[in-house]
Amino acid sequence: MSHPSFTPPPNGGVITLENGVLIVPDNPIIPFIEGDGTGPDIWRATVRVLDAAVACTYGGQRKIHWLEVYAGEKAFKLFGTWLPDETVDLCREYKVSIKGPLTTPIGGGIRSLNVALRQLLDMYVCLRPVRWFKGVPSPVKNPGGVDMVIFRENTEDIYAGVEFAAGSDEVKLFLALLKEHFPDQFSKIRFPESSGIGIKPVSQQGTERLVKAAIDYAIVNKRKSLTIVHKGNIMKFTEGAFRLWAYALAERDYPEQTYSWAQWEKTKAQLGEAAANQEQADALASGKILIKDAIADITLQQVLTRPEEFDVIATLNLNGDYLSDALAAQVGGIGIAPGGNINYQTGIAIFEATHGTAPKYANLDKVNPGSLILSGEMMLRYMGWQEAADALINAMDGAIASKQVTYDFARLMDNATEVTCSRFADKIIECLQNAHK
Ligand SMILES: NC(=O)C1=CN([C@@H]2O[C@H](COP(=O)(O)OP(=O)(O)OC[C@H]3O[C@@H](n4cnc5c(N)ncnc54)[C@H](OP(=O)(O)O)[C@@H]3O)[C@@H](O)[C@H]2O)C=CC1
Ligand SMILES: O=C(O)CCC(=O)C(=O)O
Ligand SMILES: [Mg+2]
Repeated sequence: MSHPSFTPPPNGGVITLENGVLIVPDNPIIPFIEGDGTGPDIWRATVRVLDAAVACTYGGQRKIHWLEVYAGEKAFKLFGTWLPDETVDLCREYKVSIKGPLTTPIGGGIRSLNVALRQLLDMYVCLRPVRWFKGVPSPVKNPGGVDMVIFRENTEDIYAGVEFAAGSDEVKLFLALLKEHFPDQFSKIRFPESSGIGIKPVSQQGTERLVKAAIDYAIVNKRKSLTIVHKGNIMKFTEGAFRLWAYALAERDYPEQTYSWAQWEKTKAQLGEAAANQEQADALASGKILIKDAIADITLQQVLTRPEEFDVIATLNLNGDYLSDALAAQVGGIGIAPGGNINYQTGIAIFEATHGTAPKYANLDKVNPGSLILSGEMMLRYMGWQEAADALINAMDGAIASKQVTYDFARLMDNATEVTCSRFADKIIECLQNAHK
């Protein structure tokens, strides 16, 4: 099999990071991965919308120079490898990229390429904002109450991939070591002979960099609270430690900007509940961000029943995965749920939809391209191209208001006309062009 060979677009420039600030030329080269399943459908729609947003906003002054890089089925067909090293290298070199979804087989076969990219490029934040667009159908009474931003830890937890298959030599060795060195813990395994084993690493460093990013975001965007979501009552030294490290970080590094439930508890213990309540009220009145926590299971109920109480959320990898799909449903579904994987220290970021490849709809020009388009919007904002990002959001509002929408919205919206994926993109582009006439 041949190896991928890449010729960078001739007139493109390179995004760099200088003193922690992303420097974006007017002609940045941006790698893209089409993705599997419906990936090519939504990518074709997305690239047209992003180009139109940039062209309408900046005239000819700014232009993205796209560079296709390969992963997933397309890479395997062309080069006999699912994730060529070159793809990872180019995403690292050009710093900002965008991708369609990639297939992961269940229960065997290759490990997730999506997770591999996050780990190889150490993109420790999976940033998933969840907000409602006016007119989008929703199963809840007040979808406008949902305006949350999830910071999902992206490199640790059970996603680290430390797993041993039941019956394998590896699991036998692992269990023998466990039995020898940790007999108490070994005795808690109900059926050792037929168990598969997964290991869940969660570190202080990993927690702190994630929570720092979430607090910084809350400060810059003037958000009111940060909820640490965890299952620390059961997994004490991983999820419970995540909670403790998160509170400690806020208290140690952000005493002027935050007030936490941990501080409230301390004051209550020393001075009583009334004093603690007064302290919290004063802190919030002065504009401090409230740092609080919630256990993961009740969170899934409360984001439904009292969404206004949730703002920025910091959580571990698996909780964040569940929570982001559940929250997407509240604001119209996974067809409109964007995301970005980001390392704020190196500047490296890959933007991608929250959903997967939806294989049953592949090549039908049917699914909603909204999630990938809005991931592109996040990318433009990350690059500092706010004007184009704002124009895109307005155009998305306009396209939804036209009620010419893809099947997922049309099946729930009154008096809507179902249009194809590409036609929905056309509608957004029309709105962009009309706004700039
Ligand atoms: N980051 C990534 O690349 C991700 C990859 N995956 C991978 O994707 C594959 C399929 O996973 P699966 O669990 O089926 O989840 P998917 O998210 O791919 O699809 C589940 C359902 O969500 C709805 N949906 C998904 N995308 C859209 C869209 N663009 N517009 C409208 N509706 C949409 C469809 O619902 P309906 O049937 O109601 O129409 C679809 O059947 C797996 O291999 C999985 O590992 C999964 C998640 C993320
Ligand atoms: O990589 C996968 O197949 C699943 C990833 C996923 O569900 C997510 O990123 O939300
Ligand atoms: Mg997921």
